[in-house]
Amino acid sequence: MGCLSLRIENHRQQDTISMDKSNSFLHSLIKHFKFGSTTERNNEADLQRMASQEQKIFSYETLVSATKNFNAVHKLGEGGFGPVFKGKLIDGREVAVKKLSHTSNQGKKEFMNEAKLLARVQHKNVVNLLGYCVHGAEKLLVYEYVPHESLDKLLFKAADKREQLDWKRRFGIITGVAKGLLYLHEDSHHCIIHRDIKASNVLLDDKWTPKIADFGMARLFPEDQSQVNTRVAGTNGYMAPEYMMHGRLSVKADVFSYGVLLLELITGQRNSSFNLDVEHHSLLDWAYKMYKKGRSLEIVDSALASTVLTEQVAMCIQLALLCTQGDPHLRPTMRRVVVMLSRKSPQSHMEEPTRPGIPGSRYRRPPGHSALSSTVGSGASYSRSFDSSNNCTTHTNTATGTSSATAELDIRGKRPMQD
Ligand SMILES: Nc1ncnc2c1ncn2[C@@H]1O[C@H](COP(=O)(O)OP(=O)(O)OP(=O)(O)O)[C@@H](O)[C@H]1O
Repeated sequence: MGCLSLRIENHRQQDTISMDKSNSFLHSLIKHFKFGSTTERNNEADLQRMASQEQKIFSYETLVSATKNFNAVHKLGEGGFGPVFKGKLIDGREVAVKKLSHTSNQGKKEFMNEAKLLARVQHKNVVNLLGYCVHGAEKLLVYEYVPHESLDKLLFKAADKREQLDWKRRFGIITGVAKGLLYLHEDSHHCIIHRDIKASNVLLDDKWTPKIADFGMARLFPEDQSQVNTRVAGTNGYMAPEYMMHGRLSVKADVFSYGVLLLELITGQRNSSFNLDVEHHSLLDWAYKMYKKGRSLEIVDSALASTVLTEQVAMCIQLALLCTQGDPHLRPTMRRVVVMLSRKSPQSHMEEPTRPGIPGSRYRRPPGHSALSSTVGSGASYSRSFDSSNNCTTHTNTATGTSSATAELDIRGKRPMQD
């Protein structure tokens, strides 16, 4: 391995370790991941680039002391990687420390993925990665602490908590996430597809500015392709149908998830556990039917009653329905979303949405309802059933008779990354 130009955080000696140690850190990190194949050697090259991009390395002792030995009192939550702890560095900075769980092989891959990707991005609406730590079997990522934590913690809680998110703040979140995604898709060095946009992956700072977080599933996208076939990874309830059923990944998969998030922000309802209306399978279905009846404003969260701007919210509902169209070609790009959100007269020149696609659901159907038929894209009809014996979802294209089984779900309805 060649010489690495690491900038160690020299004014904060206690928080970081010396240049020699960081070089040996990288050697041991690379050794740990046993890079051997071409892909792995590419990973090594990525790692060197990442190191030269001035990311910082924290000593384990620093993080132990910052989190009071990863005390349960400081636990912020637990995601696919393992637990996340709040910590305070001796210079006073507050951090969130993500600790990779020992048992997760999947997690190691995602850990490297998140570290490499975040090292390349910098945007007001993307969370700031401060550094990394590898200590024996322990692997940790260190982020800026984002004071209001994740959107789901406010949005899906009691009305008094939700009220903190008035319409102005929600609209700020809607536009901020759109700008963050536009940056990832079009304006950063590479096209990055996040693949796991959802309320728990949007953090809110002290000014309620949204920051897109959790890049464990994200994927760099080849510049010369608009779509690649890939194994499915993401969270059910947010995944675009063409991606979930056939692994067809494009930036439009993020647009779909963004549309689901938008409807969740407007209604205060979680799509994956939608049960407000027995007649409708999902939040999207309900929103579309109300829209078609000219009653779309009735889906707006009651906690927004006194703050909502009706023209703006009506435009956002139409936009959410466009983003969640079954056919990815009918969904707008994030650039177009940002343009539509910035218009003075909101609903001018907006396309008319057709029925939205059906995102994955993590819930098993009751007996007698084991298959759900839906129309996706240009007329192909699919049935989806949940196979409880192997925790696997099977998708059948009823036109061609082909079927595909996709990966196991974890308890949060999440599919791990497999390639
Ligand atoms: N930088 C941060 N600042 C403040 N809170 C954070 C930060 N990062 C994570 N958290 C909190 O920790 C929780 C767990 O985060 P993590 O990203 O690991 O998982 P998740 O998004 O909840 O789930 P999953 O991994 O399944 O997507 C989040 O819900 C959030 O509340």
